[in-house]
Amino acid sequence: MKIAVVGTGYVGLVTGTCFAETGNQVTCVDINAEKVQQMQAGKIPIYEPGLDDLFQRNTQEGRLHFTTSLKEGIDGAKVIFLALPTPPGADGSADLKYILQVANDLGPILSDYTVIIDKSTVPVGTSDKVRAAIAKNATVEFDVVSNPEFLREGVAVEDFMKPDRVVIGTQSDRAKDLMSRLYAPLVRQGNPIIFMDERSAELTKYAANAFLATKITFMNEIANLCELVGANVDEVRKGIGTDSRIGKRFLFAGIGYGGSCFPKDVQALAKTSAENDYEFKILDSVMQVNESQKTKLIPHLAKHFKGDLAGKKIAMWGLAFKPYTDDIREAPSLYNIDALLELGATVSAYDPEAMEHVKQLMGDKITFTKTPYEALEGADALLIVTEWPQFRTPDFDRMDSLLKNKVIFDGRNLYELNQMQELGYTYYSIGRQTIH
Ligand SMILES: NC(=O)c1ccc[n+]([C@@H]2O[C@H](COP(=O)([O-])OP(=O)(O)OC[C@H]3O[C@@H](n4cnc5c(N)ncnc54)[C@H](O)[C@@H]3O)[C@@H](O)[C@H]2O)c1
Ligand SMILES: O=c1ccn([C@@H]2O[C@H](COP(=O)(O)OP(=O)(O)O[C@H]3O[C@H](CO)[C@@H](O)[C@H](O)[C@H]3O)[C@@H](O)[C@H]2O)c(=O)[nH]1
Repeated sequence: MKIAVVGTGYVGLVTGTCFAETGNQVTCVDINAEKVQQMQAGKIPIYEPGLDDLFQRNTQEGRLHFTTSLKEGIDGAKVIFLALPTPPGADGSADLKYILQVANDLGPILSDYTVIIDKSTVPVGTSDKVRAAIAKNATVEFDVVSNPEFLREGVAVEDFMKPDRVVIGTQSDRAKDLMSRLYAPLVRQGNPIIFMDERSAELTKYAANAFLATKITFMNEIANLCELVGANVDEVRKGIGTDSRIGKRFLFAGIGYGGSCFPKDVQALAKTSAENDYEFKILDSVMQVNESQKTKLIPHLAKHFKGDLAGKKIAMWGLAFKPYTDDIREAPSLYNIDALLELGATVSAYDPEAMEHVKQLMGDKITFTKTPYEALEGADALLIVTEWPQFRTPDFDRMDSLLKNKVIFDGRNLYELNQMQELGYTYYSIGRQTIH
């Protein structure tokens, strides 16, 4: 099938590449000329494990193409995916300007029946707006389908190629048939395609993200309580996660959720609720708790250094909002850096993938090192923000020789308490007792 994908961020690039891998002819369209040139030259603009191999194979075998021209990109396409940004507007609602602009542009250039698919995360009612924008100038029949994307950064290829489910919102049999054929190779494991109406599909995406953000936030609050009552959140997690009604995943307490999706989607769902005169109280709490959770370790740091962080050098391990990505959107690291600099500390940071992005954002406000150990040289303490696997089993002897003080503030609970006790560290973590 001939497919167009408009927007080549995480979602667009993964969608385009994976559908090329399943044998389709895909053209990706982006207004960013530099990015398109880079992709035409065989360079992938994002770090995503496993994607580069697929990208290279499919470009070299002639199934994956790139252009800045919408008209050229959609030529002959039976389906057009819109994988465009929906950033928060000034009032917290999702800004639809990118989607509606492309919908307006599509109307006059559609030349045959086409299915236009909202792959972006969009508020309830967007498919109607997209339909109306296209219909203003369209001369052919078309359908607009809501097909939200559930991939996680870092495991995006696996999530896309073997989805738990595919949600498709449409009431058109013609569109259903095309979508079923397109997704057939990806749902062979027996995972379902779930058809529903457009509005339910749009809301399903927000409900999934808000539920997961709530699950994490609930555990963060349990962790905060654990610290006060002398319990251990990791034990509590195992204790409840083994109940299949609760499930083991997304129960890890830490220094808050970040990324390009949870923060903006929880906010947008709260906004949708408010616009419909419904006060979604849980969401307000989730946002509030997450806000303070992100810098939860800073007061411990300040207290440890007797209220005076001025001139203290803090080593930071991890900048990306989570491992296996270079994405720093809404990353807790950024909030911690701001808080530390505000208190007069200096920061030397290491991250295997995300340093370049933080450098672009912060310039020389902090220093970046080539290895995690270099960041520790002469540091007064280590703050762990992202759980990259290489931080899990470090060379503690080497760390001892580099750190000025044996103090670790661990926002991701990487180490066992008894291990830290034996090694003689002062060790602060999340939802567990502090080791002195
Ligand atoms: N990042 C994720 O993990 C993820 C997962 C599921 C859903 N989503 C949702 O998918 C959507 C896209 O997210 P993303 O992270 O891929 O976005 P992104 O910001 O990384 O990329 C968007 C791309 O669209 C391009 N673009 C903007 N206007 C354009 C236009 N008029 N024509 C062509 N291209 C244009 C930009 O240049 C950019 O390359 C959002 O709604 C997001 O909430 C994201
Ligand atoms: O037990 C957990 C699990 C995650 N997180 C944090 O939650 C955030 C989000 O993590 P994750 O969901 O793995 O990453 P994303 O790539 O942002 O993926 C989410 O957002 C995407 C965009 O909407 C959706 O497609 C995915 O299904 C949804 O998981 C990160 O800051 C994690 O550190 C925790 O603190 N504890």
